[in-house]
Amino acid sequence: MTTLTHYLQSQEIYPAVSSVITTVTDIGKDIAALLKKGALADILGEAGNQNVQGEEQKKLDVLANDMLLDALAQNTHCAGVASEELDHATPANNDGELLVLFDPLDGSSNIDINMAVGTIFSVLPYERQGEQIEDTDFLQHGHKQLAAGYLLYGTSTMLALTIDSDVVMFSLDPDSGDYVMVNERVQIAADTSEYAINSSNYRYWLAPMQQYIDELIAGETGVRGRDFNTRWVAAMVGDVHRILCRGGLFTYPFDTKYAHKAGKLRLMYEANPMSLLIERAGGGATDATQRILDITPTDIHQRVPVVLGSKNEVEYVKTLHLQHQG
Ligand SMILES: O=P(O)(O)OC[C@H]1O[C@](O)(COP(=O)(O)O)[C@@H](O)[C@@H]1O
Ligand SMILES: [Mg+2]
Ligand SMILES: [Mg+2]
Repeated sequence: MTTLTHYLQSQEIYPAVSSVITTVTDIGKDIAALLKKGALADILGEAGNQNVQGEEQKKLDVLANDMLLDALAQNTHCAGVASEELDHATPANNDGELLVLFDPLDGSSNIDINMAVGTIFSVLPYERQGEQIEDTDFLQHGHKQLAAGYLLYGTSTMLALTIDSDVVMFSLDPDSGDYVMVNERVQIAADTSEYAINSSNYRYWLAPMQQYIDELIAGETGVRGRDFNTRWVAAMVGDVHRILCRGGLFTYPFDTKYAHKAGKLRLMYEANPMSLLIERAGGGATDATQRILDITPTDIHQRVPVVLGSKNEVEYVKTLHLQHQG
């Protein structure tokens, strides 16, 4: 049996990275415990305020954010944090050598209905050690991430993590309180017949995305010549977890529903960490024309279209978009 602690000790990794991962995953245990109590823990419903992106915050969005923030402020390796729920980057320890970015509670609309939610995190190097961080310090390419992962609070609590090359998966043992390794090398098959998209936005998508989904729905009667199946968890963590377990394609594509949004998901603390996990497991991750991990960020809260999962399917979506551009 390999626990997360054993795994982190056995890896030739920078001890600081191991330390911040331990802090985040320890808080994951506390969030999982709150979710287990559910309605009995006063964690459901609205917090009564909006985040910087104009979204209503749920009580648990705020709570999970504060728990992670407080814990990382105590970790001397953490120079600062950026979160979906914080307008700007927040300093932690001036001498820290790492930046931690997180979506404290992913899939907020699932909280009140007792469905799967998660926490997504990303670790970046900090180049100006000793000086106070600014938002711009976080604007690094996704391929610079030193580690990335998520916690899925589902029927059991699971952790997917990538530090150097492989993606590893752990399950939280409720008896011992340890994360126990359940998959030492997660791999995604290149082909799939399963896809995830919120189809209610169909009329707002670009023509190539409409064409792609039309082809999947036509199934064996259309150009794809076989049937496809839809799944939608409404929490990216849940959809990505399914893809790491059995392949598939997940997309939150570009849409014209809101003029100021390039897509719904956030580059720095949703798309980048998930793209690193997916690529390291042999899959692909694109904004429909370019690799997500190579996008130059301009804002810690910037949004990006996301297409990720089984490699051949992701490539096909990209080809349709590039053909359309001419
Ligand atoms: O409400 P929709 O359109 O189904 O969107 C669901 C998507 O929004 C998200 O919930 C956004 O994340 P947050 O809950 O952290 O804002 C994704 O996890 C999920 O894929
Ligand atoms: Mg999210
Ligand atoms: Mg969130």
